[in-house]
Order: sequence, then C-alpha cells, then structure tokens
Amino acid sequence: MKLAIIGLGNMGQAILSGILKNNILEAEQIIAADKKFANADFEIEEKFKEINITDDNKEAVQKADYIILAVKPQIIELVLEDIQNSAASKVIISIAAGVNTRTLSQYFTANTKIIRVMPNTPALVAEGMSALYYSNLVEADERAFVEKIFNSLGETAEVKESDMDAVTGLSGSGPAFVYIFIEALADAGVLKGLARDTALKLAAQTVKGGAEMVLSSDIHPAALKDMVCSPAGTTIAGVAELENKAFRSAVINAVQKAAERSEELGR
Ligand SMILES: NC(=O)C1=CN([C@@H]2O[C@H](COP(=O)(O)OP(=O)(O)OC[C@H]3O[C@@H](n4cnc5c(N)ncnc54)[C@H](OP(=O)(O)O)[C@@H]3O)[C@@H](O)[C@H]2O)C=CC1
Ligand SMILES: O=C(O)[C@@H]1CCC=N1
Repeated sequence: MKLAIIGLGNMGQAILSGILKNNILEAEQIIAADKKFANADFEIEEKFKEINITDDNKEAVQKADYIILAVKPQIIELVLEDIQNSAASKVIISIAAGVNTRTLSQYFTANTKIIRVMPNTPALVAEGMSALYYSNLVEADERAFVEKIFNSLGETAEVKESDMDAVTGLSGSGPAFVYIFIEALADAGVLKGLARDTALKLAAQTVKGGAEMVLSSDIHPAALKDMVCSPAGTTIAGVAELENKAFRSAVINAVQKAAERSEELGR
C-alpha cells in the first residue's frame, strides 16, 4: 500500500507527522509532492528526511494507491488537471475547504473513489478534529485505512457532504478563533499586571481545562458556566460584560461567515 501527499504545507506536514509517529505506514510507503521541499536547499524537518519528496505530482500519484490532496482550494483544479490521467481506480482524499465531490469527480473516471476530510491544525499535537465524508464507491477497508490515518491526528467524525461547510466554519477554522480568545485572555492578564508567559499559560490551560470538562462529562456547558458563577461574585460580573458586548453573537457570526466562505470556495 502506498500513499501520496500532494502539498506539504501546514496540513500536509501535520498528516505526514501523524502517520510516521503512529507507524501507520513506513517512510518508503509514502511519496510527497511539493516543489518547495523537493528542492534540496529548502529546510525540511529531520523526521521527513526519509520520505521520497518529488516536484512531480503525476509521479507521486502514479506510485500510490491513496492520494491526499493538501493544496489550497484556489489551485486544486490545476493539480487535478495535472494528475487526472494518473489517478484511475485510486482513492482520492481531498482536504481542501469548500471543494465538493461534484467538482472533484469531474476530473476522474466514474469509478474513482473520493473522500473529503476537514481536519484542523491541532492535528500537529494529535489533538485534531477531522470530519470525514466518504462517497459511496469507497470500500470498507479503504474507509478503515483513511480513518486510521486521521485517528492518528486526534478525533474523527463521519459527516454528510452537505455538512462540510458548517464543519469547515466550526472545527476547520475554529482553532483560529480559539487562539484569538486565548491571546485576548492573556492580554487582559498582562493588563492587570501578570507576566506575559504566566498570563499565556493561565489562558491556554483555562481553555484546555474547560474543553476537557465539556468532553469528559455529560454536563451542558451552560451548567458548567453556572458552577463558576458565584452569586454577586467575580465571574458573573465578567459574564454580564461578555453578554453586553455580544460575545456569543460574534462567535456565531464568525463560524457562519467562515462556513459561507467555504460555500463560496465550492462554487
Ligand atoms: N490550515 C488549516 O488550518 C487547514 C487547511 N485545510 C485545507 O488544507 C489545504 C492546505 O492548506 P494549508 O496546509 O494550510 O496550505 P499551505 O499553503 O500551508 O500548504 C499547501 C502546500 O502546497 C504547496 N503547493 C502549491 N502549489 C502546488 C502544486 N501545484 N503541487 C503541489 N504542491 C503545491 C504549497 O507550496 P507553496 O507554499 O510554495 O505555494 C504548500 O507547501 C487547503 O485546501 C485548506 O483548505 C483544511 C483544514 C484546516
Ligand atoms: O482558512 C482556510 O481556508 C482553511 C480551511 C479551514 C481552516 N483553514
């Protein structure tokens, strides 16, 4: 079994790291295609040095059974044109935001198996969330293999294709919204006199701990919030300010805008 990864950027590298770290494939079973990294002068992480990296997408596709497309949506059609004649009867896995199976399938024969995945960057620390959509030709063993890859990067969930834009707005883009929240918490700590590194640690661990409480209990987030709010205490004073500044509405709108942009990229 051989895997090609086209595009070794943020997500391509995260996926490659997970596969190697978890021994899902041996280095010699993987071929990556990215001009930048095929150039010997370019800095590449030590752990990727055993991987065959080419600047020829077609060569990578020809040598593989599974192909992960990890290039930007804006250039994916160029890549698809380039590889379409080499991809017959292979499993195509696209992580590109917005690009739907209708667009992808235009480049391949009717029996090409297509999988869409929306991962996120916490995959780099094995805390990713990947949503997977399998088109109906994909066989059980192929699903199992692809699921294994993305399970090595964190959690997975199977979704309908029609949910992919929502997923992209929430868990695909969501890490950026969380980082902004963490940065703002830390800035507030600094404003109140904390050292920057202390403030950042407090902020990040608070978000991590809050997420863990939600994931590991059946308690609704609203009830968990109530447990922090003492009557006439400190927290409810802060909560009132968040409501006053329409924090929830800003978050909801951010996810909605990101999902709409995903829809746009698919047109
Ligand atoms: N970043 C994220 O949080 C997430 C991204 N995605 C999706 O993943 C995909 C990749 O995103 P991301 O990793 O952030 O993007 P990056 O720009 O970091 O990675 C894309 C890589 O592909 C390379 N590349 C450009 N053109 C070609 C080509 N013709 N053939 C092969 N490789 C090429 C780029 O090189 P160069 O830099 O020289 O152009 C770059 O190294 C996107 O479609 C995005 O929607 C999905 C979920 C989360
Ligand atoms: O911003 C983007 O378009 C990509 C897709 C999801 C996260 N990053």
